[in-house]
Amino acid sequence: MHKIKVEDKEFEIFLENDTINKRIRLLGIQMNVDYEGKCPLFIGVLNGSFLFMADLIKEITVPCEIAFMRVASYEGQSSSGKVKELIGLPENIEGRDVIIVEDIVDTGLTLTHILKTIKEKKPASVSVSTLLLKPSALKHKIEDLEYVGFEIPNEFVVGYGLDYNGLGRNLNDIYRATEI
Ligand SMILES: O=P(O)(O)OC[C@H]1O[C@H](OP(=O)(O)OP(=O)(O)O)[C@H](O)[C@@H]1O
Ligand SMILES: Nc1nc2[nH]cnc2c(=O)[nH]1
Repeated sequence: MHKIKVEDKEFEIFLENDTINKRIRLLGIQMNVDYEGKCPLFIGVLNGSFLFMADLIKEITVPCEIAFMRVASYEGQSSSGKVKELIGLPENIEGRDVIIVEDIVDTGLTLTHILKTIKEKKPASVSVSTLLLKPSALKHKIEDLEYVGFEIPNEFVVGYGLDYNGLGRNLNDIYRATEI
């Protein structure tokens, strides 16, 4: 088993880059069908979504726009339970077809907050694309999760944009912690 260390913690390979990219290609095809004749606005949630957004957007063939915003709720490995203010959310989303792009939905707290704020700005539609979803960790019901890359167990993962204490975002593959 391919193992690596990020800071003090050991991780093992979980999803290889090739597997990730194949899944993203399928998500892109699905979106191109769903948004035919429209011009969706993809809003990436920084920092974690930057690689997913880059690879996903290359699969999109309908006209589209891209923006990024930021909200931080995690320190180390556990949720603080608090979501900070949204920073950089585009102002002019009224009437737009918005697709929120996340790297991971864990408890769902971050996304619940983002969806509430975005819907107040009266977009024509909102959907969510997340590369990873931990169904057993969800504490908040989310109805707009249209495009899920992989459903994964409730384990801490790192790589392909996801960090452990700021490190590991540059890893091509996704790894899971070997112990809690
Ligand atoms: O569903 P939740 O339990 O709210 O967790 C999901 C959030 O946690 C991660 O962000 P993080 O706060 O780690 O910031 P980052 O993207 O900069 O790593 C991830 O990108 C989501 O936004
Ligand atoms: N890196 C990382 N960030 C997260 N944010 C919420 N869950 C996770 C996770 O499993 N890994």
